[in-house]
Amino acid sequence: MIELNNVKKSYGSTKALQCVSLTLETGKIIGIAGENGSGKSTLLKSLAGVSPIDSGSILIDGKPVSRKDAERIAYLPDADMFYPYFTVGQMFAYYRSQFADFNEVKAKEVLDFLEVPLSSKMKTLSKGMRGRAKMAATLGRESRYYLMDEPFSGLDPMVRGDLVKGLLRFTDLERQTLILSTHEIREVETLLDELVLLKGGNVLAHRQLDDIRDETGQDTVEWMTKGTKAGAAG
Ligand SMILES: Nc1ncnc2c1ncn2[C@@H]1O[C@H](COP(=O)(O)OP(=O)(O)OP(=O)(O)O)[C@@H](O)[C@H]1O
Repeated sequence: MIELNNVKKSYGSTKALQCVSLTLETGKIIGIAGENGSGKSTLLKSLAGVSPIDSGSILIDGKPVSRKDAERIAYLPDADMFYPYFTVGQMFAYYRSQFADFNEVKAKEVLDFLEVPLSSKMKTLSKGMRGRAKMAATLGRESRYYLMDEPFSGLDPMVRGDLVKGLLRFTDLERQTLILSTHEIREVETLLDELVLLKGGNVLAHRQLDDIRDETGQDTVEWMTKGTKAGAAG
């Protein structure tokens, strides 16, 4: 379980997270949505322990998050963080050297499923193929938590569809939790159990997808759009 209590994080005078309190249960697929600049990436970086918070607390399975948590949380950043001249195989070797939980057999299985050759160089891959390779590396880790920042960004709907299938096939929700930020809510709403909607560094709403449909009679995108405009999603 992930628990955030009164989490604040600023960059200079910009308040990226104003006062965030959230409880995220394990075994769920959770979407983080919100307008540009609403704090999605900052929230994921804080959860992954790669960006320290200013105040408040983040507990993962009861333990405060720190930089060391890169070892227990599989974080897929928005930006490319690989040497461009690496092949996919070399990227996997790098993962193996960095993360004790990296299961290369599983990573290769995901790569095969997503139809990316192991010998291809990262810099020569298209954005979509690079996105698949990065996802294979992330899902290759046997972590309890996968945090993915905009894994579908800039990809065409066919590629998005393949990645969604990969996520479902290679995440074991008996023991793992998947948290992903996205602008492409329509493509992933069938995948999500819960949605956290951010605005201006605050949590505007945190709802089960089923409740949104049943209680409001709206689809998720409609609910989000109205909620963001009104400042409080109902
Ligand atoms: N390293 C940084 N230095 C200064 N300001 C930053 C930095 N990172 C983020 N910010 C600011 O913090 C706020 C939240 O940014 P963040 O990237 O978390 O939002 P986001 O919801 O992920 O946005 P997007 O959808 O555009 O990716 C924004 O105002 C952004 O400009």
